[in-house]
Amino acid sequence: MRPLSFAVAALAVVALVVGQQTGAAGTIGLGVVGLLLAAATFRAQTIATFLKIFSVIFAVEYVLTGAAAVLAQTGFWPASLQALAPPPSLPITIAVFGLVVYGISFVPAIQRIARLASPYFEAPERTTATLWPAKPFSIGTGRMGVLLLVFLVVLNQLQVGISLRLSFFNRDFYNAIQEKDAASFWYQLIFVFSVWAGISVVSNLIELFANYTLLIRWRRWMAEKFSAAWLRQGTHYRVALAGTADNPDQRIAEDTRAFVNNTYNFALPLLTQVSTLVSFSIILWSIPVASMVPGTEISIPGFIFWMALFYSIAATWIAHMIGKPLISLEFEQERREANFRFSLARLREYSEQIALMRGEGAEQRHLSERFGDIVANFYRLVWARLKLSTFTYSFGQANVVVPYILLAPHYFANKITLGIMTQVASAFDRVQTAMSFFISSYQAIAQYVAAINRLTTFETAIAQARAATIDDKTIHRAPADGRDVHLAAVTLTLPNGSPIVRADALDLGAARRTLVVGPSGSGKSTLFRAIAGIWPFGEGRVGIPADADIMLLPQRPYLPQGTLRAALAYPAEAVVYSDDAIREAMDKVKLGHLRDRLDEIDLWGQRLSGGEQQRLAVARALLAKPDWLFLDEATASLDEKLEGEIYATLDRELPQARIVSIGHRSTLREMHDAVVTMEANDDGTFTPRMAAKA
Ligand SMILES: Nc1ncnc2c1ncn2[C@@H]1O[C@H](COP(=O)(O)OP(=O)(O)OP(=O)(O)O)[C@@H](O)[C@H]1O
Repeated sequence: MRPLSFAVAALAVVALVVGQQTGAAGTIGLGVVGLLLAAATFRAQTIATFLKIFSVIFAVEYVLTGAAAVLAQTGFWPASLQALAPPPSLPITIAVFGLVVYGISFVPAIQRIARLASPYFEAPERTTATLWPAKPFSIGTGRMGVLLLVFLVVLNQLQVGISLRLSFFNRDFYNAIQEKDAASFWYQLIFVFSVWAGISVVSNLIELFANYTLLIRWRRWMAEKFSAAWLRQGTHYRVALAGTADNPDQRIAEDTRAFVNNTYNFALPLLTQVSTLVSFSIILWSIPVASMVPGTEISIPGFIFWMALFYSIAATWIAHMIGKPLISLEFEQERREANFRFSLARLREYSEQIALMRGEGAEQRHLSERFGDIVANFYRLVWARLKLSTFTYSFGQANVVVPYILLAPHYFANKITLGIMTQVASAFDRVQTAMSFFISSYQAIAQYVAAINRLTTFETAIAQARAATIDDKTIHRAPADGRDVHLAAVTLTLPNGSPIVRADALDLGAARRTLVVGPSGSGKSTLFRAIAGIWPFGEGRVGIPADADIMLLPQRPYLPQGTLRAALAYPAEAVVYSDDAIREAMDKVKLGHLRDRLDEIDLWGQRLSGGEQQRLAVARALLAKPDWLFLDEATASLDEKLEGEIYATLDRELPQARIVSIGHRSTLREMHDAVVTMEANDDGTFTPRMAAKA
């Protein structure tokens, strides 16, 4: 950025000197805004990357077009390229854009967008890209994004130039019609219109392709980033426990898409619209229709321009006032839609239980309520949209005739030609379209703001969940001094802060097999969760032997979608274990009848019986051979005889492993060497105490 800001400053100084000597006000103006731009570019080193990209583009464009303008001013510009010499107004406009980018970097709403958007453009990971006809090449993900964005911005600006050129075609074409000049009519059509219209079509196609490429790459990166952060070290579980971000699935799938699409669909069209606004304003400004202040002799310069500007500003302001409530309504609508989807997904997941309990009626009522929520908000949304649309439709209709009404007196007084009248009408239309960009995209803006809010709160929820694990006032899981799992001064609380378990000092692992018993609800599972490092509420220290491989089997094991082989290997990849090893483990847990169905894809979580699922989880432990195995009522669905056999198998197959079980059956005591009992305290909490084996 620094060398660039020096280049901008150098050009600005040259422009000032040249302007001073030639007395050209435009060139002096070029120098003055250039100095401001140099300062802004210098300071822009600290702004978010996403905005910095625009800053650099405008600074570079200022230097290029500004240098050309100064050369033209000093007579060094080649005569053959005279038609292409930029007027000082072009670099001045570009410099204003640069200043605007720096200015908006202080607006909180823009800062939030830039903070969400920037990480992609900074991503260092390598990716492959193809630029036909060249071979695929490797490039940094962020760099690729920057290149695509820069390309698209420049292309968009060129397109504004093309539409400007076409507006002059418009003028000459209608003048040819008015003057019945057939030769000029055909010349304009064949040599001007066809060429520029062709270029416009091709550039639009290229833009479309580059645009889609950027959007899908960006979205993929964002979705991966969010899901990785959400999945890391049980964060998803803690976020759900804390209840700080509802429907994370929607945030990852839908909101990243809405954010990426909308950021692009606002940033670039906004740029296009502002460029259009400026360039067509110049046309409007130069229309030779003087208008007098009523009752005086004072004429208003740029009358048509001012009319277009005030008309559009007033309309934008009115639309904003009418459309404001849409933002919160859209946010609410998305939330309710996600809740409805979530209820449907749960219904599908618990289909069997619901069918067994004949819960369909209750489910139907629940779904109707959820949909009722959607409908209630929807009517409010429709009403708000109707109000806004009443205004935007009327405004759109009025726009067709307003410029003609303004110009008609001048046309009928023969002060302007038909060509000028149509050119002004189209320029007026462009200016007011640019100004009313916000009106036409108000609904999209509302959805955009809602997506930004949801992504920001999701990010915060993830950060809080992660911070909770390193906070002092939390349960620390650290390498233990010895080989045992050790709890020191641990208090486990519920999410609302009320304590449920107090463990001043507890050593697990003194015996090879330990059984944890206690009343239902005394916090046994919560104790296991704390040892596994996923329970964030409470404080104290849980020491875990360094490098210990810990596995925890819950009462209801999770079976992923896919093959039986994948379910057995989970969370390792299916290829990690040989067929023989997997089949051997299956035999040992008495799942031999499934040994030929390893590669069958099914909803195994619904297909297998509860006991089979629990044995499958034990087979996982046999394959993974952990150092510590925690079983949380992990064999409760088996009959006592089978449970005994499974424990005997674990004992035999994992002789090195420490086993800690939670269980209610008295028969389990025989299979363990020590017992920890959850003893009730006076304050309603429970304390796990090592008891002599009964
Ligand atoms: N996410 C949660 N939010 C609020 N309370 C919770 C949450 N998880 C557990 N609890 C409460 O914590 C207490 C201990 O639960 P826990 O599952 O640890 O008991 P347990 O001893 O394993 O019970 P059981 O023998 O019935 O399985 C219970 O009162 C339970 O309702």
